[in-house]
Amino acid sequence: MRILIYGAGGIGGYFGGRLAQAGNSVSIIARGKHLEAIKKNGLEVESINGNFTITPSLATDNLKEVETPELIILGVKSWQIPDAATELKSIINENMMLLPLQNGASNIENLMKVLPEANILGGLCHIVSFMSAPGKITHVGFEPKITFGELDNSKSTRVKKIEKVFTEANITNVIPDDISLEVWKKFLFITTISALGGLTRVNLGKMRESEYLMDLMRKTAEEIKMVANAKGIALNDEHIKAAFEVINKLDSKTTASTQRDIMEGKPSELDNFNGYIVKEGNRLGVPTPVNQFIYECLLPMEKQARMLAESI
Ligand SMILES: NC(=O)C1=CN([C@@H]2O[C@H](COP(=O)(O)OP(=O)(O)OC[C@H]3O[C@@H](n4cnc5c(N)ncnc54)[C@H](OP(=O)(O)O)[C@@H]3O)[C@@H](O)[C@H]2O)C=CC1
Ligand SMILES: CC(C)(CO)C(=O)C(=O)O
Repeated sequence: MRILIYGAGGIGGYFGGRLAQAGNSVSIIARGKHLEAIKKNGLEVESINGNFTITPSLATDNLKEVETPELIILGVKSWQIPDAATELKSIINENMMLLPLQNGASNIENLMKVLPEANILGGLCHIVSFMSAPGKITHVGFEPKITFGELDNSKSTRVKKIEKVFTEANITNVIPDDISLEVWKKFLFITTISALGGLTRVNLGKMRESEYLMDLMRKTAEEIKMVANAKGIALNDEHIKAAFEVINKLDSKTTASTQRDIMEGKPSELDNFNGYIVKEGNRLGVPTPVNQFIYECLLPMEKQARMLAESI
């Protein structure tokens, strides 16, 4: 399959690497030193499942150079989606499939503001990976898995085609009965731990030691469930319980990627996580005081990080 990886960091780089390794024609949109390194030495993937290096069909920062892809996998951060979508508008055609793998519950609606709904699939992924050096992606945790599907949950020919491509690339993948619910389940889990982790600046093990912080997390999750329900998403107490089973089991050294961005003073996904819950709560008349407290405490730092990033 002709695949474009738009944003080849932790997730885009890993899954793009696996898809290229399996013989797909993979083009990569990257930039800066990362792009230079990929052009020079290929994309190196260091993984607990085995290391490998691939040479992409093309690595570029210029979308116009890319041969029309059949599948575009979005590997950018959720707050980078509007810009990516605006750029992709110039190449989209009716046969292209666009698969967002970001954390966040607003990615699909943000894509739909710019691109035709017919091109867009729903998706998410499980993996712990990051760019460890220009041209190099390191995968340190979780069996990498992509969950994806049509927005109407139909088992269409095109999703079956992607399923075959992922399976042949040894990527564990699932087409669920309800993709929106799966996106919200992951969102519930990640939003419950990420920003509070950024605020407390300690790993999950340290947060778990505090009954007060565990209670805050439960309240965060409860508010997310209420907002989801007001939007017609059937998140329920069993999903919260399942999220906390994961939270309780994860290695004590765990920090979420958004938490690390906050702690490193980088622009983060705060707006798309707790910020989105606050915004949607206000719109739908659902109180979200705990998410708002966490969001408002981190917002000044987020604004500072964005100003700094823009000035570089
Ligand atoms: N990393 C992980 O373990 C997991 C992450 N996720 C989610 O996946 C999403 C992506 O995260 P992650 O992979 O960690 O993020 P990264 O920052 O590692 O990767 C994003 C990449 O996209 C690049 N990019 C963004 N815009 C452009 C552009 N216009 N042109 C070229 N390159 C661009 C970035 O470059 P630059 O650095 O120059 O901006 C960066 O290399 C997030 O929503 C995250 O929450 C989900 C599961 C696990
Ligand atoms: C917690 C984790 C690694 C799970 O996939 C994640 O999604 C993130 O750090 O953003």
